[in-house]
Amino acid sequence: MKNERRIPVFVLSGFLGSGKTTVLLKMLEHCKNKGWQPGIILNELGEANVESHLFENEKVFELLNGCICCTIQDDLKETIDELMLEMEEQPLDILFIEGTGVANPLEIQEVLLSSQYLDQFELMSIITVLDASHYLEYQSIFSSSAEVRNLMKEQTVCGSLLLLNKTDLVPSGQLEKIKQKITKIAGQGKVMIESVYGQLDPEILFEKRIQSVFIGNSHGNDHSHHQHHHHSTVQAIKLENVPTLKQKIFEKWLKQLPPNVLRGKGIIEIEGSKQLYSFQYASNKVTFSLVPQSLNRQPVIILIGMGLEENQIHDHWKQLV
Ligand SMILES: Nc1nc2c(ncn2[C@@H]2O[C@H](COP(=O)(O)OP(=O)(O)OP(=O)(O)O)[C@@H](O)[C@H]2O)c(=O)[nH]1
Repeated sequence: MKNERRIPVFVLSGFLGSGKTTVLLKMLEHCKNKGWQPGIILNELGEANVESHLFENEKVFELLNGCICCTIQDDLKETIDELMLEMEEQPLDILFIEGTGVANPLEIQEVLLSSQYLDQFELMSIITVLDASHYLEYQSIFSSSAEVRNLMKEQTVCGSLLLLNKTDLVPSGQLEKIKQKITKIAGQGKVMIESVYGQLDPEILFEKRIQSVFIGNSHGNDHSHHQHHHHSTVQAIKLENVPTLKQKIFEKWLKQLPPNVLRGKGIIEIEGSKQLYSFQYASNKVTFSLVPQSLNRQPVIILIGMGLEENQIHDHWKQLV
């Protein structure tokens, strides 16, 4: 990969909490083994990247508080331009772009395939990570909104590789039904691979699956050629001034949040420990991990969901603190 003129780009797409960052970390591990210098563009909802400690020593460019959607395409271009400038000093071998859980990967594809970047970057694959444990729920008209269903459809259809992740959380016998549903949405012939914590042969992840097609120059500000969905009801709420928390009580508190809170993450102090912890709340599961002592930051909690009512969240928050 090192001697190719264009920088190979892999886009990671997928709904909130499906496992994009987990897969990205696996891909970065592979880059390290191969001696490739990666660049990473991270798009986060919620004004704060609470996962920066996962990318220590990596070249990360952050796009905060967005969904790489039409409104943020200009920001993405700006970030790519900044990255290209830095590449003159420190060349990159490969670029990863992780969209937010509510990004439509087509928007990212459009930017990369525009004449501005086509001779610099080679879009290799859009890897769409799907949460097997929630796929049926998110596609059900009874338990999900049209917005979520449409967004997941877009992500599924646009993916050049579908990674059916979190299969460990799916009761045996249900997996076939989930795969059939996905195939119905994605169409026959799409490559779909099962995974648990993104563990699979890296060769599958790194395969080139997109033939670059020049999209043209004019669309920079012209969005008329395909429908855009503004994921307006998706919100991120940031809770600051977080006191030291009791782990069990916090965990219970997260699980009692209104059901439209689909994702939570952040950095907290846990009673009885002097170190900071990162927490992840996804698929109704909560996990904690110690963050490096070098991370010097204030505790913060980010909650993401559809149509969140700030008052309701703040009332719930008051019950905890
Ligand atoms: N049980 C289980 N948990 C997983 C698996 N893959 C990832 N996770 C966990 O799910 C949580 C969310 O994973 P992430 O990789 O952060 O998901 P993401 O898609 O980047 O999430 P967003 O930040 O919302 O976009 C973390 O706690 C992961 O450790 C899996 O295959 N099985």
